Amino acid sequence: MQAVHFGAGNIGRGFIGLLLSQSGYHTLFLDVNESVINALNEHKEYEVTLTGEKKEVLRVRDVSGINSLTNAEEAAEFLSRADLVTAAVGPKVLPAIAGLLAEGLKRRFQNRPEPLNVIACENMIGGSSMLKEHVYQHLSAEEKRLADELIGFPDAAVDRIVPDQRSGDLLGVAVEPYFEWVVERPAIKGDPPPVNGITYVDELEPYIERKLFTVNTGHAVPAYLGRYKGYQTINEAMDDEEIERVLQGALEETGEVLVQMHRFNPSLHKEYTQKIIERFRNPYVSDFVTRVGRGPIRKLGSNDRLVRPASLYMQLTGKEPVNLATVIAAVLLYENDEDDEARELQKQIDEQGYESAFRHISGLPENDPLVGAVMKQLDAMKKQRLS
Ligand SMILES: NC(=O)C1=CN([C@@H]2O[C@H](COP(=O)(O)OP(=O)(O)OC[C@H]3O[C@@H](n4cnc5c(N)ncnc54)[C@H](O)[C@@H]3O)[C@@H](O)[C@H]2O)C=CC1
Ligand SMILES: O=P(O)(O)OC[C@H]1O[C@](O)(CO)[C@@H](O)[C@@H]1O
Repeated sequence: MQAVHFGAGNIGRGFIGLLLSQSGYHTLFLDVNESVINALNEHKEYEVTLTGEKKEVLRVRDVSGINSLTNAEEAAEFLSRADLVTAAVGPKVLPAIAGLLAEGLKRRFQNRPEPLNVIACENMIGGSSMLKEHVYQHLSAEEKRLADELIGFPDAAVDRIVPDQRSGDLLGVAVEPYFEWVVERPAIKGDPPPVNGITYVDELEPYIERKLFTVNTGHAVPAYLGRYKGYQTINEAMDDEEIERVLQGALEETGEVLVQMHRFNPSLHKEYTQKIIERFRNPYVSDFVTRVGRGPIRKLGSNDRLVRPASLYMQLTGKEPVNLATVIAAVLLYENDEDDEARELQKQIDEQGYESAFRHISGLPENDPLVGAVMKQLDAMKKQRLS
């Protein structure tokens, strides 16, 4: 079986590539990082280390790579013959891979008109659906008809913390042992891809919302408040009692939303939350606060990990989400010259002020009560900074 995976980064190599290899796929990675592609082709294998008190080293064999920027022709050929296509490139990069994927599908319709599934494994709601929209922009009416018939774009939720890699090994990845990969079954074309470790479900929404609004909302707390308080790493931030309090509070707020919306058992949800907080404390996967906080504009989006649960909390409970509002305020104070979105965020704040920039980025209307709740926390934090 041949899988083609876009993005030979942390999740690509440390999670998706590992599971594909363990399920008997040859995995071809498509990436724009020439050094990583060369290393994949030279070694044809790499190591994934499951970190913890006891380390376990797993070998991922039978891999290769193509630079999709400089060798698009060959990449399209492989895509046209693949048994499964996956991606983990980041939400903002999905539009950039759509043209090449569309070219692969066009060739497939000519040469091998069989079902194929394309799974985007990103921290977002509706990643594969968004990729599909971009791919369809490159297809004719007849090609869209064929794609509707043959190509599935099932949405997915992926959970495994794979931090910045500091070993110096270009291919080896250290990851936490825990993982969850949930894929929506109804959108699959043909048989579900036989990947050990995928859980197929009929309805994805509860899983992706639970993951995004617990793991990602939660991780955002030590990232943004950690940066605000001058910490470098998630572990340092997790040792701060005030940050710990906001984290617990923020996950109680998202927990109320999730339990009401998806009827999760409240005590089981509490257990799930506490396990996640323990994962953030894992010293072996502690990351830089700037990596977990990367892309603050995307993270202030209306459907993302902070604004959506905070808005739902206000709608469903009528209460102010004090803790989520505090984290959103910390995002508005987030500065990092090495992050394009952080620079753009501060530019918009300089030009328009905090309130207007926040409304503009989040898409919230002028009189939305969440805007007021965030501004209240922001004022308090600015005063605290001055004192
Ligand atoms: N790191 C983590 O713990 C987790 C990350 N995710 C999600 O997985 C996705 C990837 O994240 P990471 O692996 O951490 O990022 P990463 O930055 O390590 O990997 C992204 C890879 O995509 C490649 N890339 C960029 N543009 C490309 C293009 N046009 N064509 C092909 N490849 C391209 C980059 O060169 C890089 O190798 C993101 O959506 C992230 O939210 C999800 C769960 C956990
Ligand atoms: O990839 P995003 O959306 O920027 O989120 C960042 C973080 O999300 C996590 O997957 C979980 O919090 C981290 O491991 C990762 O660095």
